[in-house]
Amino acid sequence: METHFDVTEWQPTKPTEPGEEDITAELPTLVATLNQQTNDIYRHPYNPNGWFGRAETLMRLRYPELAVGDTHKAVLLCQTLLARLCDDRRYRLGHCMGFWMLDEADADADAETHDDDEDARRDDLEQRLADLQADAQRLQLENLYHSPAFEEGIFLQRPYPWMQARHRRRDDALVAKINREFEEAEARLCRDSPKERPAGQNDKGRCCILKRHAFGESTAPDKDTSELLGVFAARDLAPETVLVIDETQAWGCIGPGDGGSTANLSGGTGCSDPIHPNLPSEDANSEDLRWIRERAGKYAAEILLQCRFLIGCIADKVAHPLDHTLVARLTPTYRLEKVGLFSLEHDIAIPNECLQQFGIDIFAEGEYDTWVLFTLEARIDNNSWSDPIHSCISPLFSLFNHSCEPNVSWKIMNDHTTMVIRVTKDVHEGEQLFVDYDGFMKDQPLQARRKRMSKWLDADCQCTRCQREEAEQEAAGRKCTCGCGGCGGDGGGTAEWDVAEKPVFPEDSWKVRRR
Ligand SMILES: C[S@@+](CC[C@H](N)C(=O)[O-])C[C@H]1O[C@@H](n2cnc3c(N)ncnc32)[C@H](O)[C@@H]1O
Repeated sequence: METHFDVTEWQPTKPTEPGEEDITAELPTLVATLNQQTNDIYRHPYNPNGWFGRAETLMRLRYPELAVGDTHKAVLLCQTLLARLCDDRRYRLGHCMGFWMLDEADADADAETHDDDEDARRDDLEQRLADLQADAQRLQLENLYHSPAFEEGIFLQRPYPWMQARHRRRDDALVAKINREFEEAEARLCRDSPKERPAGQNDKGRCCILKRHAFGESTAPDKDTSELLGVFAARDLAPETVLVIDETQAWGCIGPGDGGSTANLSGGTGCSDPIHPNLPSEDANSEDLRWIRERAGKYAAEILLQCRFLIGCIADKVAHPLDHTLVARLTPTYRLEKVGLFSLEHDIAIPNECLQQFGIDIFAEGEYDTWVLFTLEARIDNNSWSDPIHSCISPLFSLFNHSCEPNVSWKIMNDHTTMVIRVTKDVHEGEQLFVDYDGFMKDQPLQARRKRMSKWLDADCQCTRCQREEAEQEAAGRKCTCGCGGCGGDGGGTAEWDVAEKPVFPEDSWKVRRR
């Protein structure tokens, strides 16, 4: 799509189903068709046929979420074109539906001299558009499962093979920029919060530094550890030292909605704090996002968070949303087995309407294509923190790795968006600074912690505590036999009668909900 890609890089997002057709032989043709259709869309973005054609190819290539995204655009275009045609019969559609023409002659003609042929052509066009709309909606439903309130489909978060090389890695310039942000945040702390960082503390030099190879450099040729970043102590640090106060512009909240309503459309109660989803400082006319809160109900926090990222990219006029420094710094986790749900309304319709509200032409501006929205979402998913009513990305906090015996704590301030990050133990220069991603798990055994951490990690937690406990269990000969990898032979408690291999039902493989 964005770049031509090698078929060996193809990773479908549709979970494999029993009896699925093998499309390996067809792949080169499908990829070539996809590239051709994308070029056609760039040339004629308002032609719904183009979007529908590409949706069919994306479905064959097993990208259900992207097929739904393209059918959504085909339907929107059909609806707009049909509405205009029905509204005023003097309008004619130009080449590939790319422009409108007003038939002045028809405007002057009286009813008797009206051109019957022209009427027939119009009826034919209307019928073709209505048929196309119905076909697009049918294809959409083939990729979705119905829920009571909105339509959902299943998919696996994956890196898309056409993503440009610069969007797959964080280059040294970005790492240097984030290091400057740490320095600026520390300087701000000294200047604005003398209680947290008493005068003279900064004379000792900065506290944190972002580095590559956070868990060590691997010698394995197929393993690039340089992409694993982590925050390290730049000098000796005493307990209670505040490292940074991390402020953000990217957050979401489930209340209040239109008219200040805090009642939640989907059953819960919205947040009573008046700051969300619009801060009083925000221009209520141009940035009114309360409609998102009304539409998304209890899911609004995550959707608003994603929309704020998109709005930030538009406001900062970046060439591509994945270039934005707030987006580019976030690393996703593509867990092999984690099947999630995507929603037509929440992941496609609302973000696209938000883009339109902020002036993006969602048909012509390819850098905001559906795959970009899903790529952004994968990054946000892996880096946001949330409570039942808020969801937020703290730009510096998102660089800290997890440990089950952390040396740093984090606390959210009353505005729900600012985070205080503080050292909790004596730390020596050069040591990595770790936070705890889930404080509720600290008293749990290795197995339970690993299970929980799999939300963020695509392999076992590499922290010192997990490694120590694993080694202790192995030394005691209590090796895990249940397959969980971490129970030490007793945590899973697999009963003797329960050792037979269990059947895997489709519903079991779908049980991991994304939201
Ligand atoms: C919030 S980010 C932290 C910064 C990240 N290391 C980076 O390079 O941007 C979370 C990701 O860091 C990695 N990570 C964090 N803690 C880890 C741990 N204890 N063991 C292994 N990987 C960890 C995982 O890849 C995880 O998805």
